Parts: sequence; C-alpha cells; structure tokens
Amino acid sequence: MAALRSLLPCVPGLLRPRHGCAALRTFAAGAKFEYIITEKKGKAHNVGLIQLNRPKALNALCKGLITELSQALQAFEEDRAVGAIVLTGGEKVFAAGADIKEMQALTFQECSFTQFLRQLDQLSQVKKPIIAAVNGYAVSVGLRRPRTQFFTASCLCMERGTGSCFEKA
Ligand SMILES: C/C=C/C(=O)SCCNC(=O)CCNC(=O)[C@H](O)C(C)(C)COP(=O)(O)OP(=O)(O)OC[C@H]1O[C@@H](n2cnc3c(N)ncnc32)[C@H](O)[C@@H]1OP(=O)(O)O
Repeated sequence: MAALRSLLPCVPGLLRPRHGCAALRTFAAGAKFEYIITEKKGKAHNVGLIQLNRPKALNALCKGLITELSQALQAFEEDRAVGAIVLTGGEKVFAAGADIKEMQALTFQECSFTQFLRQLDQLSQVKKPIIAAVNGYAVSVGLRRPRTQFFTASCLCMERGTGSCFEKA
C-alpha cells in the first residue's frame, strides 16, 4: 500500500494525454509510411530526414502525403535528439504541386481553405530548422513550402509552366 501511495504523485502525469495522435506514436515506433520515408541521420542521429516518396505521381501532394508529412514533422519536432530536419524528394522531382487529380472533385473553397492548404500551413508551425534539398521540379504549392518556410539547399532556376509557377533545380 505504501508503495502504491508513493506512486500516486506520478499518476496525473501518466494519465495526461500525450501530445500527438495515435499515428504519431506508430511513427515513433518505427512504422512505415505510405507516401514518405523517414530516417534519422548523422553520427548522433540528430538529423531527421523526410523523403517524399510518391514517385509515380511525381510526389504530388495528395491528402495522405500531407497528413504523413505533418505527422513526421511533428514527431521530429518533439524528438529532443533531433536538431534539424531535411526534406527532400526524388532525383527527378521534388514535388509536382497539389494532386490535381484529387482536386478535380473539390470546389474552389474546399481546395483553397478547408482541405490541404490549411494542413500545409500547419507545417509552418515547426520551430526546428527545415532544409529543403530540392532536385528537379518544384511546382506551385510544392514550391511554396521550400521557398517560404524552409532553407533551400539547392540553387533553383526559374521556368514557366502553364499557369503555374515552376522551378527546376
Ligand atoms: C492550391 C494548389 C495549387 C497547385 O499546386 S496547382 C499545381 C498543380 N501541379 C501541376 O499542375 C503540375 C502538373 N504536372 C506537370 O505539369 C508535369 O507532370 C511535370 C511538368 C511536373 C512533369 O512532366 P513529365 O515529366 O512529363 O511527367 P508526367 O508524365 O506529366 O507525370 C507523371 C505522372 O505523374 C502524374 N502527376 C504529375 N503531376 C501531378 C499532379 N500535380 N497531381 C497528380 N498527378 C500528377 C501524372 O498524371 C503521371 O501519372 P500517370 O502516368 O498515371 O498519368
């Protein structure tokens, strides 16, 4: 009984909901994502690497990819061992922008304000430095993040697409 009593002060802490969702805990346990690959790099495992991994669609930012990206960034943000995060894509393309096939069924308002743009904006809450290592195309909203939120590790040259802003490293 005395032993139980001595544990009591710890109980509120144990019962307090942990920051983050179930998927985050899965991530911490090393589960694989569908659209991204995550790894800890460096001798001290203090660099969080996130690679966009949807090559067949040129890393177009579908809802699932953005959700996973958000979860991985949060997990690295909360990991005290991680000092900085590197975000990269494939050899040919960083990201082909929003998933326009997914967007087809949505209204303008749904696209602009409710769905993925809001979730994308949450990514900017991450306080740790994020370095975008960009190869190939970074299109429109796939370009917005590297440009406005992240330090970009590569030199980008401008190219104009049809109605969209293209950059190709
Ligand atoms: C609010 C947010 C706004 C935005 O972000 S709007 C901007 C949206 N993005 C775009 O409009 C870019 C569309 N993509 C392209 O113009 C071209 O791609 C590229 C110039 C980037 C590359 O061209 P190439 O190398 O010839 O590849 P490929 O054959 O066109 O694409 C390979 C596969 O990737 C899929 N894909 C490419 N971009 C997207 C996308 N943005 N959303 C969904 N799927 C995409 C294609 O469909 C195809 O796949 P399949 O062979 O199965 O047809």
